[in-house]
Amino acid sequence: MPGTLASDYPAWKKLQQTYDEQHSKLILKDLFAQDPNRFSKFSKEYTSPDDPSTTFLLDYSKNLITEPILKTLFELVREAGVEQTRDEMFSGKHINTSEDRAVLHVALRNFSQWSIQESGANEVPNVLEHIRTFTDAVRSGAWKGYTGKTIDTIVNIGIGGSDLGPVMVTEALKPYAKRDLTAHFVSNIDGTHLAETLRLCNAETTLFIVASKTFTTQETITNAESARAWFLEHARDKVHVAKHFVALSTNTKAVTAFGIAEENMFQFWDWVGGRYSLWSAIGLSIALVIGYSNFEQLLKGAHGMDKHFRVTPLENNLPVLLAVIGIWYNDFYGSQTHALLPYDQYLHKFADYFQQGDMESNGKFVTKSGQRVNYQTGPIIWGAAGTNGQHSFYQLVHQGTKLIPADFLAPATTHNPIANSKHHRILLSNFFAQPEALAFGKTEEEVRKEVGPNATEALIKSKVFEGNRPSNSIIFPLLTPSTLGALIALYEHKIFVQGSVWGINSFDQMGVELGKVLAKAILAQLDKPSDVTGHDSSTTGIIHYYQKYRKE
Ligand SMILES: O=P(O)(O)OC[C@H]1O[C@@H](O)[C@H](O)[C@@H](O)[C@@H]1O
Repeated sequence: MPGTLASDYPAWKKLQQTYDEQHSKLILKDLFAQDPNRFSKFSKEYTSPDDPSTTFLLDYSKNLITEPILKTLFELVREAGVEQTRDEMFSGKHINTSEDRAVLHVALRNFSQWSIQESGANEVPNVLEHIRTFTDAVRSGAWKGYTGKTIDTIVNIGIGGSDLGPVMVTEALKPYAKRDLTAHFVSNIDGTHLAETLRLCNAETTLFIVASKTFTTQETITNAESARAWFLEHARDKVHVAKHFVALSTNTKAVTAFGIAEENMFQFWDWVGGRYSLWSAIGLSIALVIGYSNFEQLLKGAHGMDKHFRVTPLENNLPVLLAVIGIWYNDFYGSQTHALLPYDQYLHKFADYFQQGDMESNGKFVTKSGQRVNYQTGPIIWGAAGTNGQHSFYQLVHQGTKLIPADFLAPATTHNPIANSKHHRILLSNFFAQPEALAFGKTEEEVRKEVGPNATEALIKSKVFEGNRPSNSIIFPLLTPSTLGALIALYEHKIFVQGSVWGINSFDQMGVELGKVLAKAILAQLDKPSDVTGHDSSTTGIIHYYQKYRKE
């Protein structure tokens, strides 16, 4: 309940006691040996309520859990009032209390016409229609550049939520892409990012999409201004900007002041959080790349998961399951991180995307009512596409001293069945093998048999895998727009449930502000050493070093 620390709930105390008494006995090898039905008990198939082809299996049996532990975790969710907060989110209540805003990314994909009482929620279809007509015009070639040529390159200029979602999804759904339309994404203020991108662009055939919810973000506005200056060096006349620059924003005033016509602005609303915005106008680059109907499929896939999350009892509710299992490791086992490991090259940006999604949402030490928590909140999210990770950091995951819960994700079928799907079978054999190796390891006895009598004790010890390292496996038939939508929404709602249990506001991001303010002050002091005032000796020292060596 709001105003309560999670550690005060009776279920939390019960979980702590359970952990203290049982964790040394929670051995996956034994748990599987004791219960031949463990897989069927602890796995669930999701099928979209709207579309039977959007389906996946979540296997959570390789976790350090038992039925009574799960039951207590669900009690915790109930005691924390998560179901009530969930319903409040869907109804449009201002659950982002620090900013007094609703949290309505679900309204961006509301194909069920749920009634949502919030200004702007009924305007979503108009914006989708705007996206549809514009993407159709660009993709068909009807939209012309200033010399009458069709657009063959788009450059999305945005950062954070105005970049990561479009990047991740356009990479993930490349098989659906219009291959003669090249998409670039410029985010970093480092001029290198823009300069290297512009080298690949022809001003006559490039469309710039300036994506910024606030339209005040320093990186995006600076990059957009430099892109416009580059464009005008070629086009010469400002009137041509209208054909080559569009904006995705909530800030009409700033967009028009930048010189982008209002009809080339795609609107969204303050109740769309940046890291939940790929479903909004921020998804324009996605729609341009994969086409509007595929973009709609993505939204529909997410909406199916919204329906599931909204009505399914906690015990069968997949976002809730992922959330409570995560809480068990994060708060009782003391795990600091959570790895996302997609065995699908197309998902190579998935972990990057949810780094912002999860860490900006749940990286908070103060509850909604202002108390300092006395437990861990959001985990560090990281990961890479398999099998690359196996040849770098998996060593630590298998034999290091840390417990690293991980989610493995893979498609049963590949979009690229080259060499008669030989590649895919090898990929999937690794996807199956890694969770098995993590869970069951290799005993000293097994190693001894393998190495023979002459091996040293040290060598034998170095080859032991303790096992008992937990993971979830998610497998789906094929990475389609709709399946991707469902998977993203699955993780969005997982983050929501965890944040609600911890009592924090998952929808503001106060923690990114201080650095921005300090950088602004420092920017004004960079010219002369005598201007550098008001800092500690370390900050002053490194700025002075920069001033000694800078050339420009
Ligand atoms: O879309 P905007 O307003 O330019 O913001 C971009 C990003 O700006 C960052 O400062 C925020 O932490 C992110 O949440 C946000 O996505």
